[in-house]
Amino acid sequence: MFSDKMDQSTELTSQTEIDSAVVHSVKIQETEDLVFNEKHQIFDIAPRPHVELSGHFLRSFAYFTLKHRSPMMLGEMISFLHDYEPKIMETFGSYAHFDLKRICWSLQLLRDEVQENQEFQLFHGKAPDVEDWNRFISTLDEDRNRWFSSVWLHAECYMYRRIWAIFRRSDLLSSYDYFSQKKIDATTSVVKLMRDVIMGMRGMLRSQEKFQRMLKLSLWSNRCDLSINKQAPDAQFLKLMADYESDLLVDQSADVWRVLTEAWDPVYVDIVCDNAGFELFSDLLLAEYLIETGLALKVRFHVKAIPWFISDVTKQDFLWMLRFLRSHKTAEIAAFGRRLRRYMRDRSFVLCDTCYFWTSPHDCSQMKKRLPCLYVSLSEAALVIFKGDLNYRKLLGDINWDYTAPLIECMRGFFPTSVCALRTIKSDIYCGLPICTVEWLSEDDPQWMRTGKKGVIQVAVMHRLSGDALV
Ligand SMILES: O=P(O)(O)OC[C@H]1O[C@](O)(CO)[C@@H](O)[C@@H]1O
Repeated sequence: MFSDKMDQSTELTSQTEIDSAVVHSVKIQETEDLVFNEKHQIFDIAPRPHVELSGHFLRSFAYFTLKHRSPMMLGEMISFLHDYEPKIMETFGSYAHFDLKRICWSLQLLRDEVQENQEFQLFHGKAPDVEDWNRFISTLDEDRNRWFSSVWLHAECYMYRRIWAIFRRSDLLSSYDYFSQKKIDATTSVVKLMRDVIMGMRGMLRSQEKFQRMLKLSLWSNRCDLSINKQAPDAQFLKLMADYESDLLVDQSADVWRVLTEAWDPVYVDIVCDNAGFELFSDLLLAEYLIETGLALKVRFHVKAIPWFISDVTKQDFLWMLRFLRSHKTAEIAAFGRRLRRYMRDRSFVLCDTCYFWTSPHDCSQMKKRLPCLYVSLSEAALVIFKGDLNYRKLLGDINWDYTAPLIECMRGFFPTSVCALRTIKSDIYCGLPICTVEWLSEDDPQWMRTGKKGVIQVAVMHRLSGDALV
């Protein structure tokens, strides 16, 4: 009895001790954060109107990303490489062990750089984009060349470019796509859903309603990426699409239909791809529909030149997906894959040449100056579809626009042709929304813009006077 009481009181004491230790360490962390914020001029405010997003603003997703998400992603990468080492050594030989050791160490240093808000460093080596990146970094003002003080888009792109640089320095793993296994797993886990979607969408005739349905499939597939929403799409995705309608904040899909049906021949549609896996699958399905119904003569796909934001499609992923589909044991998937091969062979589908603009720090308003040939090439299309959140930020230049400002205005001169954005919202940057939308959504859930639940289909229409490309 006596010892029971003693046990209880010891337990209580130790629990109280634990509690106070926790409170103490939280306080230390808070103090450290305050000192850090003061030193690096991080203000406890939301992003100011009309300025670029950045880690300067404590009440922003940019700050949250740089403070928590980016270091966590780098940490997860290190653990993944540790766990996956035996498999990597199987493929690249046992010496890969030493490369991996150095890589993990460099990733750890990169993580420290972010957490300490160090200055951006120049790149070395002979990669085709080194000069452009270095010119960009060297011309940044002193108050814009660190992780938390730079434009958020620059800092995030810089991080993925640095990761690539770390691997490129390796002897054995210089061409290894460190995200590929995640992308493959994400694809193979949705095979059943892919079959259901093929069956549900197959043979859809040319009509405005069916086209809008296809466009929405492509939109909602953007909910799944591997950096924010790691969950696989719902098995009932097709059925649930009717419910998703209430999450669609802007629906200009009827205008997109008009752009295509009123376009001059030959009609090209360009898709600036976002994520591999279910999203790429849905984009291929949309592209097939465009070709089969004669809405387009050609669909051209733009992909990333290097592993990017974990799940973005690279050339390797695109070709892997085509092989995966056509060699699948499920008859419907294999048949879809064979149709895609036919489109690739007769050039109805074109995988565009590797282009480093999409993985550069530049936003789209600078394309005409930086890469005029890409701008001219886009202008040959009747429509270019930008998929996803990151591409949307690239269109808007990461500027905190009034959320009702028209898309065309926010693109600041980038207007090679009609531009359509299919974006599920995963960050605090918007345009073209109906009045009161943001206030009304934030009242219910202040974090709504980080979830990818809400979506927009927006289009800036170019009225061409003739079939000639206007540049
Ligand atoms: O795949 P998407 O739609 O571009 O979105 C993912 C990305 O969105 C962002 O959260 C915000 O743009 C990135 O940080 C993130 O990795």
